[in-house]
Amino acid sequence: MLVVNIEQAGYSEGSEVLKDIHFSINPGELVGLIGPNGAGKSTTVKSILGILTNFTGTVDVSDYSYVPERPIFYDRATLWEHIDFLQTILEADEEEFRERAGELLEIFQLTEVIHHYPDSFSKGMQQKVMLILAFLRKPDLYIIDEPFMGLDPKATRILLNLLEEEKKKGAGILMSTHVLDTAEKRCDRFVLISEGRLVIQGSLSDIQDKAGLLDGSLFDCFDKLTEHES
Ligand SMILES: Nc1ncnc2c1ncn2[C@@H]1O[C@H](COP(=O)(O)OP(=O)(O)OP(=O)(O)O)[C@@H](O)[C@H]1O
Repeated sequence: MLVVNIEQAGYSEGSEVLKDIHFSINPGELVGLIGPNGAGKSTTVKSILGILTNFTGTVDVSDYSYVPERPIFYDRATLWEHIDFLQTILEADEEEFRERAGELLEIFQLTEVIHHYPDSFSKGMQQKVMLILAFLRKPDLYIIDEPFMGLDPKATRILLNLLEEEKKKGAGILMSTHVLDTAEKRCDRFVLISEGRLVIQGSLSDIQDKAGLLDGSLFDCFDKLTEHES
């Protein structure tokens, strides 16, 4: 589903932001990409998306939907036009696609604004639109950058439930986040990055073992494993 082998990556010739980052995601797995500010999470995601010019390594990736932290829309298209356009480019069955779109709009409470421009929406509403468009693609893999920042508690719960459904259908999910208590409850595995290096990857119990904190929270383990840096 996703096999990442980054030997080194950066933003310009000679600048090395990441070194030796290797991990993979299997079908049905939700993997949390975690690390402090500036650790290299977004740079890892950009490496996977293939948009870095200075990159050495390999990335094998299935068909994916990417949900960026900062939403991007066509400025002269309404919410419904975005959905319609996606259906056209995917050549998806119109009736099935519209039905699923209707359900997602309903659960994210955006039905009343389908003829409005997403550029005029609040941050959380914009994020919901990006998520709806990602779910409508039905990809094998979701790459989601910091999904919880703009979402209210109800929308967060809806998102987590939808991700759970996608996992059951066999999708893989890579989610970068700072919200460690939610990540701890929901992710199957974690990839912990610090200063552009892979500190550890594995399940919560693997990480607790490595940190020497058998009942430690993800936050405490994270703190312990990166403490020499602060
Ligand atoms: N466009 C860019 N050009 C040059 N350097 C960059 C660029 N974007 C990020 N960096 C550098 O790469 C390093 C890793 O940044 P990155 O954005 O990957 O961190 P992050 O883990 O996503 O952080 P945060 O949690 O704050 O979003 C930082 O030192 C940052 O200054």
